[in-house]
Amino acid sequence: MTEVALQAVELVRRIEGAVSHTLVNGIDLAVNKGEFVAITGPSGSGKSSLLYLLGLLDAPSEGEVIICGQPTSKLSESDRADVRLTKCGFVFQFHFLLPEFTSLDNVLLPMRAAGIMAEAEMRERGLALLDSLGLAEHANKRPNALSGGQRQRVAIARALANRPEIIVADEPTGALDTASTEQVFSILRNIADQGQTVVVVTHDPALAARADRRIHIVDGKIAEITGRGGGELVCETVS
Ligand SMILES: Nc1ncnc2c1ncn2[C@@H]1O[C@H](COP(=O)(O)OP(=O)(O)OP(=O)(O)O)[C@@H](O)[C@H]1O
Repeated sequence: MTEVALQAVELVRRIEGAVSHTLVNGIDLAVNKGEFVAITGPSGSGKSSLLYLLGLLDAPSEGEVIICGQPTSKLSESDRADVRLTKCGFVFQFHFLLPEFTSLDNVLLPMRAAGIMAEAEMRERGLALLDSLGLAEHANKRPNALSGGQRQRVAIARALANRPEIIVADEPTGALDTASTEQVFSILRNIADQGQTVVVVTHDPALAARADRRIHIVDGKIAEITGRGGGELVCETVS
């Protein structure tokens, strides 16, 4: 049976000010466990704003984000932070690794913050993650000794550290060369194929093409959904 990992219900994000601005304007979306979804759309259409709501990095003005069956809109800030830490992993366009930390120590950060595993277990997991991403020999290097693609792979290892249900990535290949872009595509695809849920904002049609579904956003609303459902190519235009 299909299991929903992430759900948005009538999601709205408004910025109030002298002129109020609606960044996300009534989005309903359900993402299945193990699904790879790409969010596409023109610049300024609200893709990142939507992604931040889905990853609990921002709170909606209206509506609900449900993560693994748990509604989050009424959680306290500290409970939201706990859900974010344990259920969501983040990859951004720029890696945001701590420059004074080695690759391994960067990967250990979310595990240390969650405080669930013993030190030896965390180190073993951190090294295994780095190894799985082809970075075994770079575990003790700092970010400035790594290439852009290697840094982004460390950032992906960090995102996977707490075995999150959902990986949220905002333009993860936006700052990478072609070869590193291809590696990151394959890694994200594999993550979804192994059962974690991946939601990626991208301008890159080649990355979007690897996704199971593409959600096209215009003016903060879903304009079109394309992808494969039950083996059939489906295309739904939303008015
Ligand atoms: N905190 C904020 N206050 C005011 N306006 C904002 C804020 N955050 C985003 N915006 C504006 O809301 C709109 C949507 O931004 P968002 O970053 O979500 O778009 P995007 O589709 O991800 O764009 P891009 O592809 O260029 O990254 C943009 O016009 C942006 O300038």
